[in-house]
Amino acid sequence: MTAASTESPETPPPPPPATITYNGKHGQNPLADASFSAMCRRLPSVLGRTARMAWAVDRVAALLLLACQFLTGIAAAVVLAFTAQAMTHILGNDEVSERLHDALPALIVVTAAAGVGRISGALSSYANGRITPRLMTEADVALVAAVCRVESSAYGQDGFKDRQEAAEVGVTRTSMMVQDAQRFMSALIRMIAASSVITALHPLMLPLLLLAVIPAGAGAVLSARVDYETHYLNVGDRNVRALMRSWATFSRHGDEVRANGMTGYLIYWYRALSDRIDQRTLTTAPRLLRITLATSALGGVFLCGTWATLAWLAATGRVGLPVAATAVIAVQTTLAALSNFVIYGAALFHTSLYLADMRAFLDMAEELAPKRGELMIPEVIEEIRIDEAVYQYPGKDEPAVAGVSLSLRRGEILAVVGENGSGKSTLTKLITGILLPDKGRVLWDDVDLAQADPDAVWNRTALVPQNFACWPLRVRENITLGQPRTFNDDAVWDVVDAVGMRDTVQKLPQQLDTLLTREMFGGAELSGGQWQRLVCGRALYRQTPLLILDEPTSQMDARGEHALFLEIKRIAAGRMTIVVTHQLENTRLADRVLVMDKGRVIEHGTYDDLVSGGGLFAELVALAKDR
Ligand SMILES: Nc1ncnc2c1ncn2[C@@H]1O[C@H](COP(=O)(O)OP(=O)(O)OP(=O)(O)O)[C@@H](O)[C@H]1O
Repeated sequence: MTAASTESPETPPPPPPATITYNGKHGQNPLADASFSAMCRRLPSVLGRTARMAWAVDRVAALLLLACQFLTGIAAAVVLAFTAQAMTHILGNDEVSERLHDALPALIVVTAAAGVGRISGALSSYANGRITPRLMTEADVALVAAVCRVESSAYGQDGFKDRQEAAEVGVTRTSMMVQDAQRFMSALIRMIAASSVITALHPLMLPLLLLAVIPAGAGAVLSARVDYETHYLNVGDRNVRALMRSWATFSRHGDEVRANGMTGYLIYWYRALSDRIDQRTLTTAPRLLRITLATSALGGVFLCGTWATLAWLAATGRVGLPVAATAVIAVQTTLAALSNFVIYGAALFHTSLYLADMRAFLDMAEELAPKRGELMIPEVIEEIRIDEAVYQYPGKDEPAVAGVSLSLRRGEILAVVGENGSGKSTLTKLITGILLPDKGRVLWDDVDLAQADPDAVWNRTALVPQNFACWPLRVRENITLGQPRTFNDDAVWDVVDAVGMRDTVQKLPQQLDTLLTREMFGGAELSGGQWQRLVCGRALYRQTPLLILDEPTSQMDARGEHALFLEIKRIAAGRMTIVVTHQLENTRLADRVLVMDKGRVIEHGTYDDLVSGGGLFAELVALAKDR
């Protein structure tokens, strides 16, 4: 260890964060087997999905959008066709006033059609504005719900968090989806309209124009591919960076960061990770430049060919002057429509890559959602039995719970003790069905949790976990979260009293209405022990048949601890209570004590039996007294 004072300027910089190379089941690069043509084939399905999603959120706006697209296209065709007609009159051989007079009806139609085009464009934007926010909300809520609903074990699966990070980008990209699709469709309709006009002028013109824009389209698709490849390479690092960012800047960890001198290293670390992400992004710049230059040059050559052909057709009398003049306008219009068609086609493809990630994650989350069965759990549970339960976390060599059997009856208080990592918390997760055992069974009144509806199980469970959440909500919701029962606050105040928090809550600026977060204006903050009392209050408020408290008093003062255990004892008759604790004296209140070691139950009995038994429990009690 190097003391801070002994550091010299020569001290080498700390190592940068480890590179995360991920090759798990869900780590396949979706571009690896996506050919250019496969990418183009994808567009109709993206358009279809966009239309379905838009239809689902706002039918009126979706219909309006569709109608406007057609109107815009028809207006473009009318403008072009009547411009050709007007040109024929304007460039005729009569008197100027007569030529203008003859051209007037066509010019009026052109003006009216242009007006219709503009109005439908504005209405399209309005419809898009109605659809997009809701589409984003739908995608966002679907993602949050999917993550909240997966089996708890899914969080530990290879690449779950990385895929989630990729899906988050998909949610953001939803904002572009309707706009891209709308522009693409509008360009497509304009293109069809303009191409039919230009083909009518001379059949050679359209193929030439197509040649002029195809390189730009290919360039846009290739660039999208390169951009997505880079995005994909950066997923792991971005995920870690986002996690570190929220931890490093979260006010609750601020004291730890400062007082442990972490600031410098965290900033260095954050920058190193950002530099690595930038580095990958920057290496793509020359590739993108090469693609753009090559495709622009090719497009330019073809465009010159188009103009040269038009000049040749006019010069050799193959097309008349009025037709040639119209052709100039038609070429410009078609060119713009074609360019938009390929550019927005590529943009849509680009967006679709991210949306595919979102879709893939939602499918993955669906696969990982509980599929246990629909057996119901009785309102009153008499017994919970565990038969030879084994559970091993993914990627671990040893099971965390290695064959535990036990039974717990209504009215009993069970204390679970053991050294760090002995499997106590994992056992509580098995008892509550948060995890299902790899082997063995957990039965609630003879209902196997593997076949029970998980919501029915969790409606009957209250858990104070070791690492609890301090929700940025009001005091009231921090207690009632998950189970708002009444419209008055009596039951809330009852549990506030039960955990000895009345004084504290009454001194808060808005009592139960006080927002418990320092980050927001008007919010208040509680101390660690006060938070723990509140979290215990949350569990007591639920009044469930099973109450599990995992290290519930680790931050509490003696008075809080005493009040809580009195309350546990008072309400014990109507439920089963499990207390996981390192405060061995607290196990006196339990009917039985379970001692765990390396995932197994090695001792089991009353406090007095175990103390006099001379085993691990007795040793731990002696060590605690010897401090
Ligand atoms: N989410 C997880 N993923 C992988 N391994 C885990 C996970 N949670 C716990 N473990 C491992 O399982 C074993 C048992 O952990 P558990 O949290 O059940 O122990 P514990 O007895 O509650 O410990 P403590 O007294 O420190 O709270 C440990 O080896 C731990 O590293």
